[in-house]
Amino acid sequence: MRLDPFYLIVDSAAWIERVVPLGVKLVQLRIKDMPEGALRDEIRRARTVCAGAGCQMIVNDYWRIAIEEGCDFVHLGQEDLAEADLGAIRAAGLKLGLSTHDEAELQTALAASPDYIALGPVYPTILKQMKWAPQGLNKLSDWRHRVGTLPLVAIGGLTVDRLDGVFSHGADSAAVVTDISLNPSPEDRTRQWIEKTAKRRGDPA
Ligand SMILES: Cc1ncc(COP(=O)(O)OP(=O)(O)O)c(N)n1
Ligand SMILES: Cc1nc(C(=O)O)sc1CCOP(=O)(O)O
Ligand SMILES: [Mg+2]
Repeated sequence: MRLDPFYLIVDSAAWIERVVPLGVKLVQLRIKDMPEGALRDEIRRARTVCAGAGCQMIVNDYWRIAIEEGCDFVHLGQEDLAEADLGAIRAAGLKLGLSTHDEAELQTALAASPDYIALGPVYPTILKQMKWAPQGLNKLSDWRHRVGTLPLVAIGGLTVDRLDGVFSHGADSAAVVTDISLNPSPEDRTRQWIEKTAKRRGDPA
């Protein structure tokens, strides 16, 4: 499986409607604290836009709802994974991405045979409090060797200017939230990410 090099993470269908039409090909819907009915509505709206735009949508956390709503890719952290029914996820044909932050988490993740592994936070992040210090680029190179041919996602504090570094240290895809969501022009910043990752995507010059 190949992941797009630009992996956008947003917290609503409205964001997906706003930026996916610009050419985003890989997006995670990461919604926290929403009643289930509203969450399902968000997933359906987002899925419609992504399907029309040829964009792979990944649902964060809510694997049961993702199965019930006919989605095809979920992302789980280690706490999510501990409570998830991997057999049900696989039986429903969903692909699975997993977070890792240290050696023990990497072993746990690899044992689950995921479709990609994410390492973070590569740089400091302002999105959420994390107990891990920034991992740095050398850790990314280390993960590159440890995960073999599995796609590797870098996350945490990524910006357009940091892309060359994460790709040269082995990431296949770079995940981002605030460099885009808090930018004065999220559309312009999204275009910059698309442009900066164009060669890796295989876009014509
Ligand atoms: C691509 C990617 N990597 C890591 C995460 C973090 O997942 P998790 O540790 O479960 O934390 P929350 O995002 O659920 O707060 C992610 N969502 N996506
Ligand atoms: C959601 C998330 N997970 C991380 C991890 O390390 O697992 S870092 C992170 C936040 C990413 O946001 P930003 O691009 O704004 O730093
Ligand atoms: Mg999670």
